[in-house]
Amino acid sequence: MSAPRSLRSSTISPSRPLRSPASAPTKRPVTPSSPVASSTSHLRSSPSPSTSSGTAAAATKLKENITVTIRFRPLSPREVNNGDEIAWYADGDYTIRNEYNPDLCYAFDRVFGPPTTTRRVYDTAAQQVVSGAMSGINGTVFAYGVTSSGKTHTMHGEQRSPGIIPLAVKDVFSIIQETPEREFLLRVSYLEIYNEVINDLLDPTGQNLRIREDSQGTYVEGIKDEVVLSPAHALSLIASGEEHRHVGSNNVNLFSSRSHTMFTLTIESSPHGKGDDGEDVTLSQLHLIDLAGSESSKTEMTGQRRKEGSSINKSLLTLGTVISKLTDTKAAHIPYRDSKLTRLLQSTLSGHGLVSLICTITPASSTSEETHNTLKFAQRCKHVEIKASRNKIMDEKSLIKKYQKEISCLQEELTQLKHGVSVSTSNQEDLADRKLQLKSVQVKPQLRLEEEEDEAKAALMGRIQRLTKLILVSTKSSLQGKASVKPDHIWRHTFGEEELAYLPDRRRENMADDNARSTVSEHSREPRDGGTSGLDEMTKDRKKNKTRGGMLGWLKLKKSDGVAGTLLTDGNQNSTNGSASSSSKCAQTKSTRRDKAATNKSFPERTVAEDLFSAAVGSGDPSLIATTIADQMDLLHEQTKILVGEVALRTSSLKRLSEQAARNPEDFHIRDQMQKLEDEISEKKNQIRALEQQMIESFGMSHTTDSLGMSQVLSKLTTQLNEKIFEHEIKSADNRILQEQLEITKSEKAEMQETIMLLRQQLDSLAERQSTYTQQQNGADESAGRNTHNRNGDELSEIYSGAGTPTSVMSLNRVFAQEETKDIKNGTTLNSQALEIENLKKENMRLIEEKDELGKLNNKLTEEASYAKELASAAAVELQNLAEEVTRLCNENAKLSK
Ligand SMILES: Nc1ncnc2c1ncn2[C@@H]1O[C@H](COP(=O)(O)OP(=O)(O)OP(=O)(O)O)[C@@H](O)[C@H]1O
Repeated sequence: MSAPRSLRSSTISPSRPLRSPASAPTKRPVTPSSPVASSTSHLRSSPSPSTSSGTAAAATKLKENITVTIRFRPLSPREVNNGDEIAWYADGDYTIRNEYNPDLCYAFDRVFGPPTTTRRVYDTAAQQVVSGAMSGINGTVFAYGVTSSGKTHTMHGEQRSPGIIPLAVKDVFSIIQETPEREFLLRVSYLEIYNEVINDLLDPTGQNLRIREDSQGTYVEGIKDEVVLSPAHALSLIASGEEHRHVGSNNVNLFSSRSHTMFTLTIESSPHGKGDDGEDVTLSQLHLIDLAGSESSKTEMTGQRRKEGSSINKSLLTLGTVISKLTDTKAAHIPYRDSKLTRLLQSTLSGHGLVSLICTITPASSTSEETHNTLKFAQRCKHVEIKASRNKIMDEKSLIKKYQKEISCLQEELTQLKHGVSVSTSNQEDLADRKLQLKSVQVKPQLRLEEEEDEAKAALMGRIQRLTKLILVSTKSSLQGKASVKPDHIWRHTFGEEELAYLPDRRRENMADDNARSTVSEHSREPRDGGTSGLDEMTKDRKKNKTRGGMLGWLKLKKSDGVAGTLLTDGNQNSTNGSASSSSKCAQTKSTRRDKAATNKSFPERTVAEDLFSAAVGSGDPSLIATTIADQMDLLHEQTKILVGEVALRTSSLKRLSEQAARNPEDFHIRDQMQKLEDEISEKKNQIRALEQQMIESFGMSHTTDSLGMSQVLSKLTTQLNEKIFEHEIKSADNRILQEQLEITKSEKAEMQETIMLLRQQLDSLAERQSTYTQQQNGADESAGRNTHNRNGDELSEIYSGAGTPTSVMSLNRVFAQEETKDIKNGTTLNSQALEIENLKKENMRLIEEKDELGKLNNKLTEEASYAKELASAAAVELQNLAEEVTRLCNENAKLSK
């Protein structure tokens, strides 16, 4: 291969007589020394993803120019009717010449005459950019030209003649298939620039998005970047995006694009089967751009169309200016920011990656001037230099690495979980925390822990399965030696010829043979080491599964389990079977759940998902079944999305055909095509309805199992709640009793205090009385002494006056006796009062002691009451928590039900 060299386009002298382009197909044979061969050789020198030497070669930046090709379209019926003549024609494969001015002639990397197929245009102008992107070099292919010159025809194509975009998508998946030593992650985004506003075509809510800039270049903030799993999936996304693109009619094109569109495929790849140690992770972007056509004064426009046209022209003018400045070594400032288009293309135009410009033109004399302008633009572009280099990305920025790491962590956890050993990864920590929490609340029965472990295993497997599905790997990778195949890389999503066959034009016929060979080899291969671990079993299952042809085969297997229905491997086949008997299949699933043995029989070829399903059935754990059904719902949803995309694809083809039919009412072939498309659309709509029905039925199942799982959790929680309520009631009753005791003691205490008061009063009054009495007694003693003395004196004087008489002696004796009795009486009273005082004092002491004891009892009761109160409030908090948990679960249940 010759060394890369830039081809400078230039006006050249005509070397041959004028010819009508339609009748003058290109004659010069393509030789290695031809400009296009040497010009594109640099693309071929870009690294093949499969060779390490390629990597080294790619590390050196290659200085080249944009590849510029010109594509003629035939004169349109309108132009023919208008009497248009041929103004420009392809003079050989590399030259374009003006019919009226033979000196006016331009050379490009390639010029395609009107009869050239898009497939050929793709092979020459786009294929190298696509394979470059697959090896980590950014690439851009864009179509430029006046309105109705054939840009959309070239980029999107039609049912019978797919454009660059579908061909590139197909090629990308073919390259993955042919690169077994690497694994890939693909994402697509699709946007339009309409009236200088960026809209997300994959997400109708993404309107007026902003362009941002980081160290990697410019990007659109918030755009939907969807991971794609198959060509059909990617194409369905494009087709549904096309439905949102702004299209309108003008006098020259019934379906004129009113916006620029940019379809971006983000490709990440890493060595296959190397686990975490692979440094060789690449990320590149392939932009496929269909520009809106520049509109001249001849294009009739009014109102909205005029506004759109001026916006289109302005951005194309800015593109032209940017290109001019890029080729002008003296230019200090490049006005990328003057339009959204140039801003988005900044990194592309400033030379970071491969660029292929396809200029579409019409030979018609009525647009000769516009065509000339296009050629001048193309010539300027040819002078723009690019430096293609292979992007390598840091591990942490790579989504594929992130997924790979997560998958291997999850697999490790799963293995550890199976062996009952705890590992210190975040998820395992969560699990351990959960277990500890549960254990701390109460010691659970072994059964419950086992159930939780099963749940954790199923959750891990579900996550692994979902992540694995996203990483694409060739079916050929399984042909590698046993030793090189790690179990954790065997589950990667693979796809086969079925998906690649989606597109009508099948170039890579040898792929089918390769796939068939790989399938046969897999069948004949011995089990790896006869191990019986779960991973090994899954590996075997996976190997068997591959005979069904990758992801779509996997989806078909799901169909056989009656939950997932149709599959869209080939846009036209296979789909009816699934939709026809959805309900019976669903019934089959239900019976499957009842009978595990029957399940195993009805799944001779098992899948990871089906293992999950069976595991769930086997364990009888509704939450596991619910997880699996959620996966199945995902799949049904995915299939529906693909079908919707296919309907959109066919609807847009139908639109274009109807336009052609309007121009060529006699063309029965077009009518046949339209009829066929209409049939296909209605068939696919039926399939969508069937899938929706299946989803409803699966949802019913999911709902039942979800509800079952939730109701089990709810009943567990309700039991716990009841236990707590009971505990709380007991504590409340204790509390009440303690309160009553406290009240009784309080009233006793009050009574006692009253008694004490009373006794004190009595004591006081007694003491008073005693002192009064003592005073009285003293006074009485004195007066009594005096009276007695007086009376005694009187009596004595009386007695003595009658002295000597016996009566007087007797009276005297009586007085003495009386006095003696009085003294005795007084003494007795005093003694009894002292005794009473003594007793009262004793009683007082006793009461004081009793009061102290009651005080102590009172304190004790108060303490107990406050403890009971604390217990009651703790129980109330627990109750509240439980009530919240129950509410949360009820809400979740309601959400799941919805
Ligand atoms: N190479 C071709 N062979 C046959 N028909 C073609 C070719 N190129 C374009 N056409 C037809 O010409 C018409 C206009 O093409 P198309 O819509 O692709 O133009 P466009 O450049 O995208 O226009 P606009 O900028 O207005 O969107 C279509 O009917 C298309 O089928």
